[in-house]
Amino acid sequence: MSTRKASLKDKETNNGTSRYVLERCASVNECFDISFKVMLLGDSAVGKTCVLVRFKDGAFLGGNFIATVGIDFRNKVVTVDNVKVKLQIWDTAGQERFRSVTHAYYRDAQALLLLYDITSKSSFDNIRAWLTEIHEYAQKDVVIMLLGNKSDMVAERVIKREEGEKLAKEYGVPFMETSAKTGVNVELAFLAVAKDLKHRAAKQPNEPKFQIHDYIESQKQKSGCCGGYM
Ligand SMILES: Nc1nc2c(ncn2[C@@H]2O[C@H](COP(=O)(O)OP(=O)(O)OP(=O)(O)O)[C@@H](O)[C@H]2O)c(=O)[nH]1
Repeated sequence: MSTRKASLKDKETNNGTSRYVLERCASVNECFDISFKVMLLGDSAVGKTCVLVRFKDGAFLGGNFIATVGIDFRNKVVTVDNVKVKLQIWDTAGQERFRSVTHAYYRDAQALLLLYDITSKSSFDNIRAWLTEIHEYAQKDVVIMLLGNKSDMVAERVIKREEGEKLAKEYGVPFMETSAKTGVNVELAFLAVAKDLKHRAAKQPNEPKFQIHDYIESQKQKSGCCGGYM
């Protein structure tokens, strides 16, 4: 069991002045200033667990597919603009029979990463049904991101990148193709969500809204043509 402690920490704010924030520690290695719940959703076998393991541990879970039973979570602390953001990431079971279990968790989530598999047409076709569920069960202002996973499986691809982009545009959500195997865009997806949530939480009334689409595009461009953010 983790012990929690709280300490006052001097932090530099954006305008250079100093303020005290309450830094909390879930464990010795896991201190944070602010915490958010993120859920991974999508059909069974699209790669939700693998994307989470890639982000958390930097590894790929190859080999035999073991479906998630019910729901599980892992924490990761990332630093956004000098603020330590803890993401509590819930990995849900994609199988239909666990749907009623996962519905109960929707309302607590501040962000949802919705995945399909670029080699599975049915997983892409089901995205609309997932979005209907999200609108039914999740908070109204939840951050949603669409991810087309397994982008490394070039020969088996059945869903074009443009199809993913079009669907995301229709629903007004950001989109990326990811690969849990190579790691492409996995960190960017979680960091973009963390930045958006942190900006919402710390936003001053006269401050402009964080533009998650622009941030993703700028990060993609940073790596140029061949660096992986595509
Ligand atoms: N090539 C490739 N294989 C992947 C990738 N992501 C996941 N896989 C494979 O796809 C299978 C399913 O991955 P999981 O992460 O267990 O899928 P899931 O969405 O969590 O499935 P449920 O727990 O049933 O909801 C596994 O055999 C993985 O090794 C990827 O990016 N590229």
